[in-house]
Amino acid sequence: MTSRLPKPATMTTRATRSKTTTPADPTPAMATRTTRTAAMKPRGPPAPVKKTTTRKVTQTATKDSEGPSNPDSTTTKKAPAAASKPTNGSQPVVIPPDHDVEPVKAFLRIRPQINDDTPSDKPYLEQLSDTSVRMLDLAGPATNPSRYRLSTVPQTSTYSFSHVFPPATLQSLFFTKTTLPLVQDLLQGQNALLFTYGVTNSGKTYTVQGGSDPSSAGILPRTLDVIFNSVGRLQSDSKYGPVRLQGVEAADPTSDANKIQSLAKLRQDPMLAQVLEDELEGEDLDTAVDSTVLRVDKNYTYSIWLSYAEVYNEKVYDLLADTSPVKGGTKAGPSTLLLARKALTIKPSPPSDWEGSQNAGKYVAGLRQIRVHSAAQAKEMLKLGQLHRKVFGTLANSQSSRSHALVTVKLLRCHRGDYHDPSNVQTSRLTLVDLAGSERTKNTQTSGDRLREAGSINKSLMVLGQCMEVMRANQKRLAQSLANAGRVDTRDVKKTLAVVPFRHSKLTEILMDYFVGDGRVVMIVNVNPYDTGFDENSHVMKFAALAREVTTTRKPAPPAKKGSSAVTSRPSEQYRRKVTISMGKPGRQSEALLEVLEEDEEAGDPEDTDDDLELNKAFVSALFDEIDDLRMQLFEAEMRCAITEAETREEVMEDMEQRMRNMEKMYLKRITDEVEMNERKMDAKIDMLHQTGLLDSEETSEEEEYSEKENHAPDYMSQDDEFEYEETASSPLDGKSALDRSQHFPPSAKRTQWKAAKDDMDVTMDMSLDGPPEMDVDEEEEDLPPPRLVQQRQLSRAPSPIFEADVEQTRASSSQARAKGKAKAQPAPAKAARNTRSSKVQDQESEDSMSSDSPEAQPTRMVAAATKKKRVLNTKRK
Ligand SMILES: Nc1ncnc2c1ncn2[C@@H]1O[C@H](COP(=O)(O)OP(=O)(O)OP(=O)(O)O)[C@@H](O)[C@H]1O
Repeated sequence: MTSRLPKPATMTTRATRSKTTTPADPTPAMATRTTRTAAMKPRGPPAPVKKTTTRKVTQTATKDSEGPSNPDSTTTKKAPAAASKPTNGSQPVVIPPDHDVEPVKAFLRIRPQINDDTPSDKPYLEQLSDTSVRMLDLAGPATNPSRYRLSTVPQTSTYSFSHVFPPATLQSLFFTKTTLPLVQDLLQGQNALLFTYGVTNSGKTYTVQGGSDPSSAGILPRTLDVIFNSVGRLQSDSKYGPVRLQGVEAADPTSDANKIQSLAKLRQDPMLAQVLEDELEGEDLDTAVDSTVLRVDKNYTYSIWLSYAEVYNEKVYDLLADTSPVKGGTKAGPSTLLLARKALTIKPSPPSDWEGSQNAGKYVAGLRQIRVHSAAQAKEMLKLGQLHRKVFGTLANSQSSRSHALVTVKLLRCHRGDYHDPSNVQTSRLTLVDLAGSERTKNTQTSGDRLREAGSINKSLMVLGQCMEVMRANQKRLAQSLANAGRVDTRDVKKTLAVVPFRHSKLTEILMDYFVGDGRVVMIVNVNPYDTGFDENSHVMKFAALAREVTTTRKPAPPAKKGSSAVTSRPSEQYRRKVTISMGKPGRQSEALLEVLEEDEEAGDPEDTDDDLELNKAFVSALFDEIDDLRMQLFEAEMRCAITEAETREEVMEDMEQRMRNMEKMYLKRITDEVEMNERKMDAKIDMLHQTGLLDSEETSEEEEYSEKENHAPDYMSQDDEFEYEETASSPLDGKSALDRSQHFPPSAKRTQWKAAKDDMDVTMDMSLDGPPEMDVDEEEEDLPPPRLVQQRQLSRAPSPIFEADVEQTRASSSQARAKGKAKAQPAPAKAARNTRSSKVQDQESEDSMSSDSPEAQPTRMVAAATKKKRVLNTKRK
């Protein structure tokens, strides 16, 4: 009965009723009833959910994400009041729609201490509030100090969750708080995922499937109850069924998928009955354990489909597939059981299925999706699947689930007005996952097959964690770019986001569409505080904190497109794997030889052939487009490089040319300076010779004689003389008048003195080039020309003091030469001998003459010094 109250659209009224309970579940199970105004009643197809531009702030590990406005928190606070108002009858419940973008919800469930537990004095988990717990390692540093030196796990940590359920929490309450909103989503055409996470023996399977008692039924049977309670008579006899992830095709009620193997059939098999007897004992599948009814849109008709898959050792199996026991006649002997099952492949959903939706997911090809008409039938299917799970994967370790079990409930709803149009059929899914225990290999002390199991489990859980981590980082970056809108282009940021490694494990591949924004995600963390695995539980807590920082998007499932119903079978590559496992309870164990048929990834399921081909074509053409695009980018990059190189070369060339021009200018100036200076030097020499009076007539005749001799290049002339000769012949005086030439060349008798004087002048000029001589220059004069120019100017104006000394000295020498000139010229050998006197002797003489203090010796001393210096310079030059 639904009562309509005149209340604001945003308000809901909540009423509860009690239900008969069993002793094992002392607190009454609840059926919640909520009425809403007519304005809130959904009519016709649901309007597409608006995308909000606001993003929720991501959560930190120790910060509670639920504010007072959070509907979940509100529900939590009102729970006791609701339980105190029992009502009769099952009434529709409307759960207020939540935000379309929200973080993954993480609920913590603390397992109670039970008899099987290894006794531990105190639990290491303490509940602080409805949303937070503290973990304290009781065996702290005092017991094992080295552990805390090496471990990254702190001794005490506080963790927060969307809600914390204490050990005494009833299954019914737990279901209402965690799963019921997801069932509501399913009925309204949205997708949802719930998974349990925790170490072995922490209560995951108990949470999902429940205990043996009906009142302790888990969230899975309760979900089925609520769905069928809510749909009621609105179930359709539609001829359409689900295919792949969210496609729809014409379903044949007599198809293989619907010819299901029943428990009754299994029971008829004596060998299986022997093994499974205990498992089938005391089951009452017909009784509904949860009578909650949710509001559904009555303009639609509904059909419910069930699939049950298992991920074991990184292979996906259909737990609802027919198993074919082969009895007798096998080499295995009469006590063995030969069962066959086939590993399934995961394929990308074809575009035709997710057209209109942003995200393409993946589906398990060949996984049976079986139409169920009642909760009892659905539960029987699940029981069958659980038996298969035990037989094939986990009876080897009967205490622990070594595989991930995924139950998917699909709801197809079709509007009554357009009953026969498959494009109007909407598909929504709810997947409940019971993950395998997250314990570490070192703690399980497993080997062989068990070690492989543990490796596969850890790999898939690790990849799940990595996916969460990457998604969180990507979402943070996107949120930042949105905050900086205007400065940063969000499209550019999207291109740089990291790839989420969903493909690295089968589990994440199957679930990826939920994480990329196709529905709400709820995580249930199970913890056993009496367990010894403190470290493992710490990791579980951290994982939950990480998951809560990831956001997902809820949106309505798009109308399905009609899938291809053409079936063309195609042979697939298969190979067999035989496994021997022991089954049964301790004391009653039996061996079973299992044979598993596995299919190669390339071999497609017949039903997907056409779509796969279409997908492949699209994919290949997309790849070609990308190659073209990349080629174009490469060409552009090469062109840019070539242009840059040409520009750089041109710049370098211009720079070099400029430098060369500068150097040319510099050297030209230097040469001009040199020529000018040489001219001045010559002028100074001529002046000097004029002053010394060496340019008289008799000397002229001697000079002529000398020049004649020189022209004949005398044999006895020393190298030095030759040098001087050449130097004179190429002097700037070439082309001067004979008189000038005669002035320039002294008589042979005075040649030595003249040469000394010339050397001295050269030295003087060299000195003038080397540095400024001591001259009377006003240093305070402004804008002084360079010292060298000053010196040159002065040289050109007046003979320097050194020149004057030279003149004096030359004069003295010439007078001596004149005196000697009267005598005969010295014989050639004597002259040669004189010329070849050792430089040491000459130096000695020079020093001797220099040591004399007489004024007459002064010019001689200077000439000697100049000669010595010239000789040194010549030596250096050589
Ligand atoms: N909330 C609970 N109340 C009572 N008993 C519980 C509860 N949770 C778990 N148990 C019991 O604890 C035991 C271990 O639970 P369960 O098998 O669900 O653990 P698990 O985490 O699924 O282990 P595994 O990963 O190895 O399958 C079971 O006997 C179960 O009945």
